[in-house]
Amino acid sequence: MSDLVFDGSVVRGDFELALSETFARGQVTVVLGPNGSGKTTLLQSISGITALTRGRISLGENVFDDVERGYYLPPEDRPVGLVFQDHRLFPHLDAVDNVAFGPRAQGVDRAQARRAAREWLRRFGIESLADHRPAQLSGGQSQRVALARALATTPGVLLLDEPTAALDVRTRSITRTELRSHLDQLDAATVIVTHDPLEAITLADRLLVLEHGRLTQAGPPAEVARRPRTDYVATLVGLNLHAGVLRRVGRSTTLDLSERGSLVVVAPAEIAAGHRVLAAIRPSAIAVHTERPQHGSARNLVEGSIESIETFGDRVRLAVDARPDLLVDVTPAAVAELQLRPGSPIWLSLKATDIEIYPQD
Ligand SMILES: Nc1ncnc2c1ncn2[C@@H]1O[C@H](COP(=O)(O)OP(=O)(O)OP(=O)(O)O)[C@@H](O)[C@H]1O
Repeated sequence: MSDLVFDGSVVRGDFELALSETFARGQVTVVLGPNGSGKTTLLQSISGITALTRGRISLGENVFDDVERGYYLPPEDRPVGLVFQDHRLFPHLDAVDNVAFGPRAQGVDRAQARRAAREWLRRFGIESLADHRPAQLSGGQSQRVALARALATTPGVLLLDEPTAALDVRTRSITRTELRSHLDQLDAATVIVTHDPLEAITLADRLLVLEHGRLTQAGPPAEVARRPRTDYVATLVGLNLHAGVLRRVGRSTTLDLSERGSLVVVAPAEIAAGHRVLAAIRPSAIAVHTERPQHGSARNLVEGSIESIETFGDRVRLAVDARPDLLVDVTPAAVAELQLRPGSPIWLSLKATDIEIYPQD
């Protein structure tokens, strides 16, 4: 088995997906992005449902698509396992025959294909459902059959489109954990697309963020979550993100946000003054005061007013109109005690050490 290399573009009307990426064998790459960012287009071009407009896709020596050379391998000849969001099992076949379908199409005889299919069902803990038809399966069961069917052809590439989106919330988290352990044992290059950040973080070895058909961020999930590069990622992971220029005056370092104010920060020594940097701030690191605090060690004090108040689980998130604008997490008790309302004037304090500074490019 080899790495999957995608280097090309797909044009659909006004939209263009352009990407140059290697999807490593044995690794799970999750592609995360908002609606219409090109995630499905990517899966379709790898599987062969959609042809590239320019460039090349290959799995080691096996070329899937090469526009310049006029070469295009049809979907059925690509060693690709595909699991659709809605599973798309063959309704008239039972679970065993659904799983045996791929090996049969590859020329394996019926008895042997069915034996192998039963073994896959056993691995997924659903051997007892072998003679059930799709209509008799729950969402989680049908997801396992779909995965077994995709893996039964021992593909070099496994593609999963929103693998847990069709499941109810409880089944979803169990299925994710299970899915992760199956994927761990796989030697294929796995590509999963989702717009669910939790799914991305649970399943990914590597995360790619697509926005408007372009890659905007890539890296291990923890790194992407800690150091978002775009507003989309920052919002997903619930962080404040500000871009500005680093200034060093004497012993003090500030982040100049031009008309959006400035913040006192602590920046790594290797980032020189004048560099464009990003600042990520956890909403829970910001303290709220109804009057200007007289004491305290926080180097940043910002005056503003509450724009909106929303409840998130056991926290309350305030959107504060200030220089700069900030999202702040407080407890419901603090909202009551400080009598916080939309429109209330407010002071925010923030330690320089609670601002994560990293280069913009
Ligand atoms: N068959 C098509 N013909 C023309 N344009 C298309 C076609 N399919 C998709 N598009 C356009 O391509 C762009 C990318 O769509 P795509 O489905 O790849 O995005 P996505 O990231 O998967 O979105 P979602 O999260 O909503 O599924 C969209 O602007 C869409 O309108």
